[in-house]
Amino acid sequence: MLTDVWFDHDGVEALRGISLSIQPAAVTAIAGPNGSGKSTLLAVLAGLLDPRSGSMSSPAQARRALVVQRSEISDRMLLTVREVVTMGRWSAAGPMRRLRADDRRIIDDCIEVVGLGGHRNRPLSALSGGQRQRALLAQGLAQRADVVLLDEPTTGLDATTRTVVADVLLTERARGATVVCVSHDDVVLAAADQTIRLDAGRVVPAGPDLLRTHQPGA
Ligand SMILES: Nc1ncnc2c1ncn2[C@@H]1O[C@H](COP(=O)(O)OP(=O)(O)OP(=O)(O)O)[C@@H](O)[C@H]1O
Repeated sequence: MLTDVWFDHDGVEALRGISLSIQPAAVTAIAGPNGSGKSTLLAVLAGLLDPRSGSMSSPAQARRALVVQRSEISDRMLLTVREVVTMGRWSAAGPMRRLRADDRRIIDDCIEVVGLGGHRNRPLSALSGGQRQRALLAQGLAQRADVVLLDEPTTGLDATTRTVVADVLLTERARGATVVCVSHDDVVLAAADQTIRLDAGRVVPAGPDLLRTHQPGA
């Protein structure tokens, strides 16, 4: 739940009095034009940015995973797909990063789910943009977080893979995760239980076609 949250990037106003509640164990899409504040809002929800004013409440122990856009990482990343996804298990593995059989199974499952089974030992630098995006998604999934935050995870993906990503969001919801996904993609928006639209740093009031309530078991 956010209440009257304001944020500026060195004086550039990005969020202007955002108040909203995120449905738990549901998929919430955040949509809106370029520059409307979507990525900034996601970073606030991830705890990476502190609002200038306003408040945010969430269960203190909630584990959050953020899946960033592939443009946020270097094109020359030499880590392999498996190494990148393994990083998603580090917090669960503890300070010595000692992976158990269960961790390794989760890592392999997540690589398969995003369709990168044949690329697990290749460096990200050798992958296409869409494949890199899927590796980042797998890293987020591997965290088995309570709250999964994704920034435009289907950008640059083909139609089939966009559907795979939408299905992954629903699988995360079925696991009980709260999913928040910035997206312009109709496939993601159709999968969402709730869509929050931003414009110029403000929430656009929802009309009846924008707010759908998830019926458990539906
Ligand atoms: N690091 C930054 N420094 C200065 N201004 C920034 C920075 N990041 C974002 N902004 C500004 O904050 C506002 C919101 O940006 P934000 O990236 O959150 O929008 P967005 O809706 O995610 O955009 P897009 O759809 O293009 O990704 C914009 O006016 C943008 O120019």
